[in-house]
Amino acid sequence: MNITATYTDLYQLTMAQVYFNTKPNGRAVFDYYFRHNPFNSGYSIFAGLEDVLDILETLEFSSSDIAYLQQHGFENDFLEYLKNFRFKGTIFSSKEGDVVFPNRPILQVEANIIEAQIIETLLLNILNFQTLIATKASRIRRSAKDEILLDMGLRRAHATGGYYASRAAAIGGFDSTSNVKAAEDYNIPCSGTMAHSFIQSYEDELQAFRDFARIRPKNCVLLIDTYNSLKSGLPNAITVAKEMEQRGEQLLGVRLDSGDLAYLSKKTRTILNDSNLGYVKIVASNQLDEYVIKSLKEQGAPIDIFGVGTNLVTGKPDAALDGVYKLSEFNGDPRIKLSENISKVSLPYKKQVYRMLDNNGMFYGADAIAMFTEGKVTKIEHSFDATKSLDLNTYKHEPLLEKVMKDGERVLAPRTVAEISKYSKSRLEQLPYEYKRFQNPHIYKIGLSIQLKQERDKLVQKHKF
Ligand SMILES: Nc1ncnc2c1ncn2[C@@H]1O[C@H](COP(=O)(O)OP(=O)(O)OP(=O)(O)O)[C@@H](O)[C@H]1O
Ligand SMILES: O=P(O)(O)OC[C@H]1O[C@H](OP(=O)(O)OP(=O)(O)O)[C@H](O)[C@@H]1O
Ligand SMILES: O=C(O)c1cccnc1
Repeated sequence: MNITATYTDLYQLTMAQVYFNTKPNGRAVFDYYFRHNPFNSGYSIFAGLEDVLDILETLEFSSSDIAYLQQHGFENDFLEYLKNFRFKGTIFSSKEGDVVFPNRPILQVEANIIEAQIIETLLLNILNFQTLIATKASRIRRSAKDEILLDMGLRRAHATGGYYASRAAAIGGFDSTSNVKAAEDYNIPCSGTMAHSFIQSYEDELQAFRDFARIRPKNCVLLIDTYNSLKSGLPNAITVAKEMEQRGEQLLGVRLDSGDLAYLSKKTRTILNDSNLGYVKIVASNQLDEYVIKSLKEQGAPIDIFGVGTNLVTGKPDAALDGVYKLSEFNGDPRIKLSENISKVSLPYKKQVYRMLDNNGMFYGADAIAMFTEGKVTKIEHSFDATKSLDLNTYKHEPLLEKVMKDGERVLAPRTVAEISKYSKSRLEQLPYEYKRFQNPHIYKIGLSIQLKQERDKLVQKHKF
């Protein structure tokens, strides 16, 4: 997608003009984090990082962007600056695909304040959306167990968001997508079946299946519910499967898209097996989500491939991830944002986050947030409840934020969607089951080092009214 630097909110540019006039060399540290896991999930899957880095490496204002901004009354010397704008900051980040939790920095931007401010909106836009969808996909993957998952959502996505949704779905565990553009750009396996219109365009369903199978025999899946799944679609598909066998080909599958998917898939499996077509797979679609798939599995539905669209790519029922970008340091001095709601008070200073691992390499269930410059953290406390603390001496500490960009250039090789997805899967395996269950998942602990907490409290006192 061609994104230029006006992919931002006007207020970022308005503030940037003022920084330009008053503190053009200010250095800022901003933290990206979110406050709640979506879907009542016990965890989230961090996604979108590679896209953000790709965009930042080449981000600029086009000449038409500059002409447009002139209409907003920005001063000429600032517009001159924008003509040569490039992001030259440094970014520390969690690995894309990692299992992440609320209220701990996931990514940190250190840059000139003008640059850091201008990129805020695009960074939030991409990370919030992809993390939302990757988390949804990961939940659907958990329900589907080892069966194949196909993303079919582009048509129901929020416009071009469907492009990033397909990428995030692959990171969260989907095997393939029907979205040709996303598949092409991100090297995601691309697959699909056929629509009802194809069958409707024929007088006769059997002839429709025949033509399709003859012309596109590879990975051929026939949609059997246009008229009647068991009385028409399935018998016609069996006829075509037998004809394919005569030609030395194999029908890949049949797709059910309506009705009781448990009942129909069981009947379909029995009839296919009785026709010596045990190899023909059953694909199911129709408003699936993690709960329907879980229920279908519990009912013993012999479905091999689940096609999921709307509920995946729109992140239903949660419209957005509430990720934020907060200033934590300016010119080396700590900065804080206070709030009536104590859980919304931000954390000052540049920080590192450590994950606690037990002797088996499993996540213990706590991340520690510490000052970046701190050495080993031996104890963490709950952000506001000092009676809740944890001694960390017995755990292995894994630092989570790594430098991914320096002076506007990547310092690590880009990772493919397949690599990120594999990494995400391995990280989820390290997360104990209690955090992954759908109902009332265990709450993962996020604690502050004693030093960070003291520094935070000093600033709270300083700014308190
Ligand atoms: N056995 C089942 N157990 C639980 N949920 C199911 C089962 N079979 C289907 N579903 C789900 O129930 C919902 C049925 O929706 P709906 O009533 O719109 O479908 P339909 O009437 O069969 O299809 P259509 O309107 O497309 O002809 C879908 O979300 C579907 O995935
Ligand atoms: O239900 P979702 O999870 O969103 O999955 C995508 C849906 O989109 C298609 O239907 P549509 O009616 O758009 O077209 P069709 O004629 O190909 O069935 C497909 O058949 C699925 O039912
Ligand atoms: O390939 C399919 O079957 C498909 C793709 C997109 C939407 N619905 C179905």
